[in-house]
Amino acid sequence: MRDISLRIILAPMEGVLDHLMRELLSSINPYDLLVTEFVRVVDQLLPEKVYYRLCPELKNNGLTKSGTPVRVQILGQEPGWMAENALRAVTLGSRGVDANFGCPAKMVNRSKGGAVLLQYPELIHDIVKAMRQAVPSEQPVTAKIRLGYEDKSLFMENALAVYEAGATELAIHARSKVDGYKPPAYWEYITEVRERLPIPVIANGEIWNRDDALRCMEVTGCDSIMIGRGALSMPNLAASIKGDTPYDWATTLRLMIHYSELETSGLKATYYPARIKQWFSYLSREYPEADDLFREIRIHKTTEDILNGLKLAATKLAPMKS
Ligand SMILES: Cc1cc2nc3c(=O)[nH]c(=O)nc-3n(C[C@H](O)[C@H](O)[C@H](O)COP(=O)(O)O)c2cc1C
Repeated sequence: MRDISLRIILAPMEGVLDHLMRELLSSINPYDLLVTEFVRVVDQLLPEKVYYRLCPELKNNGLTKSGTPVRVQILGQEPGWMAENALRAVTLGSRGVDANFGCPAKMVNRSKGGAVLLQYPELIHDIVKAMRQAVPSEQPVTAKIRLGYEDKSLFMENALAVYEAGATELAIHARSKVDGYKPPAYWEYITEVRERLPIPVIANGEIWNRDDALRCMEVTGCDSIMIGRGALSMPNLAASIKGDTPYDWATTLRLMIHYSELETSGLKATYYPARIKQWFSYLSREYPEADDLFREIRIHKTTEDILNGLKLAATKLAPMKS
């Protein structure tokens, strides 16, 4: 069934792909690597508890329960502090460490972190170099960039800056900061970088199904891809890229119920209503039924009411299956 050989990496998504979602998605997909939401580094070595909170998998040797490696992502602008925090992440068990040079958030950009750094390739170079020098050589130091800040004119300079600083690999979200998340993704820029850089380049942006993945690989020549929103809108996207049948709505609904049970028994239970509604918004891209069910349950505010709504919908579906 799994008929193509490629690496599939789950993208970092702040406020969305937390450890429970990583646990769930890695239990049903053959991910090669998961990247965490970013840790914001400003002017200190962050306490260990910050890393454990964001990435509880560190306590399991940097692996999810199903054994998929997890890499901590850090975001900052000061090479020295980025280096110290990179070392802390890997010392605690992160499988390598990733630097974020793509975050478009105003707050982060105003304090000179994330995508705003794409205007300063030398600073990107200095940050990655400092991280590389601090982290033991057997541990990957990687970076994730967009194609630029206001335009794409510096895309190659930034890619070269990451490579020349000694990074192990580079993920490229094929849009500028100004492009936001609007289609299309400009994969052809990734092709140019992949042809120029001797390190692996990971293609990212607008991969929603197997056909998109195959087209992206064909256009870019990359054998590593990263998927973000698509991984939520079709929960077994990575498996389906490798040949499995995409989940139907009934299977997805059962998975949501399972997720709800995980989420409501964990420390973040109070966030559950917001989290599940957020997931509905991604699912409705793939499943019209998600939209219909969301209309019914969005008025519910308590976990219990939402969960009952999901279970009722699942029992209504069950007889149709038999
Ligand atoms: C809600 C949200 C949060 C994100 N958080 C991060 C983040 O913490 N770090 C990062 O490098 N990229 C982040 N991204 C960007 C994604 O990793 C990815 O590059 C982008 O969504 C494009 O890939 P996709 O088309 O597969 O979603 C985020 C994107 C979204 C939509």
